[in-house]
Amino acid sequence: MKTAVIQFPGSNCDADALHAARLTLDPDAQFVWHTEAGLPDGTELVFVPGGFSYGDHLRSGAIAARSPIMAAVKAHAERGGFVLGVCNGFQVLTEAGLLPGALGRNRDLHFSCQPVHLRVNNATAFTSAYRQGQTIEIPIAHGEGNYYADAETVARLEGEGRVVFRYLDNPNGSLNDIAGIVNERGNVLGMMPHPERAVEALLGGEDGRGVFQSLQGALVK
Ligand SMILES: NC(=O)CC[C@H](N)C(=O)O
Repeated sequence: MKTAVIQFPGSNCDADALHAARLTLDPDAQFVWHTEAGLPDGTELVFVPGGFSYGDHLRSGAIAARSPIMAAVKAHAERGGFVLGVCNGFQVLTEAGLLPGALGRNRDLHFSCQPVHLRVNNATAFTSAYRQGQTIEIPIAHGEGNYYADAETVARLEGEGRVVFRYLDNPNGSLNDIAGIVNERGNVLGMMPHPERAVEALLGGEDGRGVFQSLQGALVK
């Protein structure tokens, strides 16, 4: 699956994202700098990685969401192309309006860097390689992972089965223990935990690999 990893000033999980993509999905995965107007021809997956784009100035993800490349990412999503936003990437996708809700400061106002346990909803293109209800362990590293949306939006996400990952041990105060969601069409996933940091035993675990394995067989709708 041809993959583009977007880089903003302050991205710091971009190398991890590229490594995971090359290992699991596309040996030729490449970086795309945020000032580019377009994605490489034939891009199937856009990976928006974690970090502190623009130093989290204003709100995390707020400035990156207005980068030139994001118009191309939106057009890609509108065509049914896959978009995966991890951590700051999730924050960028909410700020860009590609996913509903917002990520606020963690409940205890501390940056959390630790493994967490997640329950997987496998009914999406990003999670079909997992068993329904499977518990996985992957790391988080964020200060602003506290998912919030109005009651109507949360009810919709729940009713439409769009909560993809849920914390078993909620580390940040997220509503309904939400760790990751998809858009209505199911081709855009945002999640706070880092699957790209758990794709091989050397990294301490392989539970994140299922996200990439699921995409291997996924077709653009
Ligand atoms: N690792 C990350 O992507 C960090 C995300 C974000 N800047 C935060 O601390 O919430």
